[in-house]
Amino acid sequence: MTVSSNKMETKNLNFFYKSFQALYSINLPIKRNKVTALIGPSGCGKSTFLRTLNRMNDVIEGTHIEGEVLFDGTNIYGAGVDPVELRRVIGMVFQKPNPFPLNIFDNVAYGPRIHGIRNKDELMGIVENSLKAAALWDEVKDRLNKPALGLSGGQQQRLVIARVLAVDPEVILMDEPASALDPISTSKIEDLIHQLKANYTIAIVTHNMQQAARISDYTGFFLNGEMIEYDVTNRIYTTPRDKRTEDYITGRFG
Ligand SMILES: Nc1ncnc2c1ncn2[C@@H]1O[C@H](COP(=O)(O)OP(=O)(O)OP(=O)(O)O)[C@@H](O)[C@H]1O
Repeated sequence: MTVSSNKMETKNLNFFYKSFQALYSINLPIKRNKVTALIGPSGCGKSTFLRTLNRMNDVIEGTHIEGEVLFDGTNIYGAGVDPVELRRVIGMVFQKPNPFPLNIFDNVAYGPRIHGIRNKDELMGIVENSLKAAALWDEVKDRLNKPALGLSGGQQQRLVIARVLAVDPEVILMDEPASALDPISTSKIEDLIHQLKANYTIAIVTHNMQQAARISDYTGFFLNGEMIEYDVTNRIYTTPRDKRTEDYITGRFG
């Protein structure tokens, strides 16, 4: 059996907040072990789209979708899919770092404990590996019992990424993960994203086009709820096919 290069894929995806349609017939692949960037002006539907990929919009009253979101070929909106388990496999990182008001260790151990892991050594192994994978271990290994909220913003964001990694996801969705951070922390997150794609599939919303160009393999350009163009990132930035993409990436609007 050949494994599809699409880890995820949306098919004719429409999305509604009550009667307001926020997404129009989106067909977008999320390639396995690649970084896919979603770009476009404010309000074009990037975050809404990202949240459809792990059913995060389900919790907003009055929303509904049409079409399909495939994960390894299975529709995540189909009968029998458990949204809680789905959000473990397809984890999410938000714009503002949101560690729990717990110590560093307990933040990372939180998910594994919920999934029933109680053995101290096993938890320690998971915490260490997750913090290493999130490029934070060296900075925090001597203060795992200190409050997570005492970390810098950039460290908090890497801690949140470690928390996501601790439950062994396959896809990581990131909604402007570096936009609240200083340039040095931003560059650490970008380096981290680059490392993570060896083991995970990543989709990222960003306002920062230089960032999208630096870190992504594929880019989808959104405008007014439609996906105007999708291609390998280099092509989007050098020879876009649609005039609207060109106008956006050359800074004519947005
Ligand atoms: N909870 C909500 N209820 C109703 N409408 C919403 C809700 N969230 C978003 N919208 C609307 O859906 C559209 C798309 O919003 P979305 O946040 O997905 O865009 P975006 O491209 O991520 O914008 P930004 O870059 O500013 O975050 C906008 O018109 C927005 O006002």
